[in-house]
Amino acid sequence: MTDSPASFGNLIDGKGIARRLTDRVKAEVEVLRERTGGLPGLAVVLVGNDPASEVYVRNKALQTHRAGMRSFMHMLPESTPQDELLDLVARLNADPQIHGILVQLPLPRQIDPVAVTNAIAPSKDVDGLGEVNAGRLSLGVPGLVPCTPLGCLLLLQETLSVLRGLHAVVIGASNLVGKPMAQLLLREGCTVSIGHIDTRDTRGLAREGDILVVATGKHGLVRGDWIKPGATVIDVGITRVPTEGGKTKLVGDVAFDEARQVAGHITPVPGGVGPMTIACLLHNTLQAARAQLDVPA
Ligand SMILES: Nc1nc(=O)c2c([nH]1)NC[C@@H]1CN(c3ccc(C(=O)N[C@@H](CCC(=O)O)C(=O)O)cc3)C=[N+]21
Repeated sequence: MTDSPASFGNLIDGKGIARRLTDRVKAEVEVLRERTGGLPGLAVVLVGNDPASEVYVRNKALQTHRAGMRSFMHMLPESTPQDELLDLVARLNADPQIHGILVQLPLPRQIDPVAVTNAIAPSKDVDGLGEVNAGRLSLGVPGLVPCTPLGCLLLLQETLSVLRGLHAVVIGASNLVGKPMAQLLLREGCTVSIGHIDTRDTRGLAREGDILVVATGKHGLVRGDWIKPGATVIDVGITRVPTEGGKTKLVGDVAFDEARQVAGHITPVPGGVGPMTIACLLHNTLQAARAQLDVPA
């Protein structure tokens, strides 16, 4: 197997691939502005003050500006009632300056995330988590695709020349990552297996994957001997853990030092899937703006 220019050693350079995607989006935003006079606008809503979420939300605003789009931030207190959040979503749905709406998850316990994601107009659902876009993905018709799995697919396409026919194993069956990831890989012609909390032999299943996507939120779950030699490993997990020096660092769901000895290609954490998630959010916002401004791609 040869290294693509997108990798160094066997590391997949998510940061670099994300930067190139963001640059392409920026160029296309400029074309859209020349043709229509309009700029894509993204609204990000954060309820409560989880410090990690605040970092992501700030990163998203920064990258949105880098791509030449408008960014609208809404920070609501932890105690916000569901009705108030639904009112805000309704105003954002009706606002012609806003083409994409993202409500950061998880939400405080008094708010039903399903009610909120389904309240977002499907044309503005840049997270792709509402029933309409999830249904479109499962039927294989065009729609807005969740950012993290879309980013993972782009990393796989940069790394492997052919996905068709490969056995892809997805560990984790969440609505946010695992299920849409499996749909995308199926659409690409992979044979797809999904491991989840009740799977009997997750290690044995993982070892069958030519492609292994891990999205469980359990840091260090996947050890070196869970990986088929030469497999392409995409680590979606991102957990902040304390170091011996009394600081903290980010780690994935894959025991990286072991896994990189066995894998053909592997994403690092940080610098792998995370930056791609944000780049895909910008990509989705551009798609949504084009559709709403009636400009074909
Ligand atoms: N509705 C919704 N949609 C989401 O897409 C969503 C969400 N809620 N809730 C939280 C998770 C988490 N998430 C990340 C995005 C970027 C990085 C990212 O850029 N990570 C950098 C490092 C960032 C750092 O240093 O803290 C990296 O991996 O290199 C991480 C995590 C999106 N999420």
